[in-house]
Amino acid sequence: MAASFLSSPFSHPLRRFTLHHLSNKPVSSLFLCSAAKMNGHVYRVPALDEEEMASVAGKTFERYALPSSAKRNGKGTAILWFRNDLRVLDNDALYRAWSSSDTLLPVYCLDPRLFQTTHYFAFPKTGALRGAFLMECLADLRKNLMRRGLNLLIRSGKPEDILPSLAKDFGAHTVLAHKETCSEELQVERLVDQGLKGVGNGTKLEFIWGSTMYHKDDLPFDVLDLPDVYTQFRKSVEAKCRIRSSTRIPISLGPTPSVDNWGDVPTLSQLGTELQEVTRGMRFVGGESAGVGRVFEYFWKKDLLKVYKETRNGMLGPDYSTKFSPWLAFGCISPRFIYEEVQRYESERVANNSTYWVLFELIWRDYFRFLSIKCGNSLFHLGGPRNVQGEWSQDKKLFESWRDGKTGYPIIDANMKELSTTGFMSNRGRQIVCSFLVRDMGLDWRMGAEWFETCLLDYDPCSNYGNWTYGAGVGNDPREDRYFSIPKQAQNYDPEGEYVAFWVQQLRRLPKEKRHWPGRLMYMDTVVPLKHGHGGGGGNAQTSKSGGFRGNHSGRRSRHNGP
Ligand SMILES: Cc1cc2nc3c(=O)[nH]c(=O)nc-3n(C[C@H](O)[C@H](O)[C@H](O)COP(=O)(O)OP(=O)(O)OC[C@H]3O[C@@H](n4cnc5c(N)ncnc54)[C@H](O)[C@@H]3O)c2cc1C
Repeated sequence: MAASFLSSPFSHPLRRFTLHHLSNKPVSSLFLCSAAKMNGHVYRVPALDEEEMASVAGKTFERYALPSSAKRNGKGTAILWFRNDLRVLDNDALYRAWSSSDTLLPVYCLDPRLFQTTHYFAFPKTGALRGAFLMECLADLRKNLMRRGLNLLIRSGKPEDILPSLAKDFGAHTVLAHKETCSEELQVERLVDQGLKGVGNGTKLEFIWGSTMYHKDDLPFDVLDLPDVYTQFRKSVEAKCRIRSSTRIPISLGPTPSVDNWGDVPTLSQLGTELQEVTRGMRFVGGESAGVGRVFEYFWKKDLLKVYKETRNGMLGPDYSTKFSPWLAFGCISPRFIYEEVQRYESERVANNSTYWVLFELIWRDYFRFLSIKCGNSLFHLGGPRNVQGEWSQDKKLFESWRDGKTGYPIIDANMKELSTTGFMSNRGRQIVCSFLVRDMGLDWRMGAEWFETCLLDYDPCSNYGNWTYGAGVGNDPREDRYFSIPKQAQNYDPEGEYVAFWVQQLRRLPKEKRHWPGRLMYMDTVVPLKHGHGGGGGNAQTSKSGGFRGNHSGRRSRHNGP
């Protein structure tokens, strides 16, 4: 669909920031430690070199391997269709494909639709950084499969064209894949099914559930009756469900059929996207080996799991939170693997609130995944799951100031620059920029959600649109309607202005106390005219005596124990 930018007046004027809302909550000194390490450079995540990463991955594969005596009873050829499950460890579809065949063909289809545009606003569907991350995931997956006697067939094209033709050529009895839940992915599943039926050689299509920590079949209610309140969901699964053990994978998975050309991992230019180097901030390394490496680094090497709950609201540096999300989104690591590593850490080192809190967050991830089944396409609609009616602007200039980090509000601009430079933004940052776009700028929340879809390395439709609907106040739970006061967030989470100065160069020469309030035109070429003529620039906020900033949102529940 073509971009449509309407220029209607704002229904939610940008509100004036006042110091009135600041509080003096101290941040953990740990944020500052990891901030200091960034030092203005590119920080590789994980920071392990290739040799250490390979050694960690090798040891982890051994720990989670099935004994070599494991039996394989199947016959014939099975095709394993890799989707967002680019891993060997704890891969149920891989295990099932191996055990139900005597020859296994792993396939990845580079679907051109991934490189088209987003639904409403025609942004690139996959930004260059996520494209590059995906290519690294494929190269690593191929390497790890080859170690086990397989390979990865990489084909460019639509799965519904490629898989039926391969099924025919190789006489496969089954195509196995992990199940997805959102409409675009479900449509591909339907087309593949039709394609296989069209070939007429009886190839079955089998889907396996494998993206969540709690298995869908173990939920204590039908997924369509999922509670609308996260806490109810969490308490119910914690009380009534068990997390299944991760699936052990044999050390040897061969043989694989002979194939003339396995296909190269394409370059970005072959996909019509230009390479983008990370010039500042975190540079995430794609693939299962790097994902397993990051778990090792965060839990075992740096021993950070025990302080996660104190540091998780940070914004600067690699170590305030786990940074597992890009690997989780591509399925390079599974949440059950993380769960087992948390358990191991709890028995070998310490069990405390922090070790539990990583699981608490992973339950949010599960929740949004299950919610996508319950809510269907309403997750992507303006009114969201509750069909909330409202007036929203699609003002292009205003949106671009947000997207390009040129609003004049340092904490917004720094976060948006981090996103476009690295493909990552902290959870704290995401909540702040989301609230700003929706409530201060009054823009259609889908513009923000689609821009996140373009940029995020960890983009996942369920978590992205689930969180955006909550942030916009149109989510399934009306109580999850929160307003984030920009001055208060700045004071609480970046009191020294280190984060904003890291991303907005012009702020570095300012004294710390001025970094969030630099004054108009301090670092921007232009100032977007806003409805009440605030003209951007936190400088106005310093002098404002108007305490009405929170406007009609003042009675909202503040974020406590939220995602
Ligand atoms: C507007 C908005 C959009 C978001 N879009 C995405 C997205 O597309 N993909 C995505 O994975 N996360 C998304 N999140 C959730 C969250 O911000 C990221 O998962 C988190 O910042 C990733 O960093 P981390 O791995 O260090 O998280 P940690 O704090 O270390 O948490 C551990 C894991 O828990 C899960 N998790 C934590 N918070 C959430 C949450 N609120 N919702 C769902 N899962 C969570 C993630 O898998 C994360 O890797 C979004 C949040 C907001 C507010």
